[in-house]
Amino acid sequence: MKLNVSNLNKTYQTATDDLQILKNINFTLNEGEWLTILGPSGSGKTTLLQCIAGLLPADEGSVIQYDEFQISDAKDQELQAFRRHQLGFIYQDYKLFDQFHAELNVMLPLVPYQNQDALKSRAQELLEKVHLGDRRHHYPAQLSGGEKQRLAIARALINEPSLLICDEPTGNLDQSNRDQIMDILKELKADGTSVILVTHDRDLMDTGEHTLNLR
Ligand SMILES: Nc1ncnc2c1ncn2[C@@H]1O[C@H](COP(=O)(O)OP(=O)(O)OP(=O)(O)O)[C@@H](O)[C@H]1O
Repeated sequence: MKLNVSNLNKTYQTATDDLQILKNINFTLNEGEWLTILGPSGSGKTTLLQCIAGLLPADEGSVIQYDEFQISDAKDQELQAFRRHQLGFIYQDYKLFDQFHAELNVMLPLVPYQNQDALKSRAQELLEKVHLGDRRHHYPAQLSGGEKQRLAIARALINEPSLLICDEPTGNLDQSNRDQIMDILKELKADGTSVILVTHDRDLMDTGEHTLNLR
């Protein structure tokens, strides 16, 4: 799946004024490629990811297109189905469900849509992949920061996404956990998944084909 972003603008309307955060963003990401997005705090990195994922509407005239699918033309239901089939999203603060154990957290996005036994075995495979096979019945509160982030990655992979969107997945982690997460992401790319990674970390900026600097 190829992603084409052109003339992407995003303005927030606040009580006092209009705040233009993203101005004329353009890039293309071919299938299986990796884009690193850098920029200081407040430069609009999370806003950009949310627009790309269709979680936030971009300004009129912005083009965000996956192959033939233009997300600004899509109805809510089409967009939800598209996200469910094609996208994985990893949040900086994990967004795990504290009341469910690891395996169920991974299964949850597809629980209403797929056979439970098949989902459960896929969740187990994914937990093995992120080295949490022995933690599948642990609750988020019983996991370390690095383990929670790996769990969030496993959950984002339950639908075998074509594109994995990662919002500072290593931001809160030490070097060894950071390396572990990066290894998992690189392995996914090697298997053909496209990756968009937001990071503050300049050490990570050489990973992948493309870099976008927000100012
Ligand atoms: N809903 C909103 N309404 C108004 N302004 C907003 C809204 N959401 C974000 N902003 C502003 O938009 C700017 C960009 O925010 P964003 O979260 O995209 O930045 P970021 O680069 O991801 O920052 P960080 O690295 O700190 O996470 C900030 O100045 C923020 O205050």
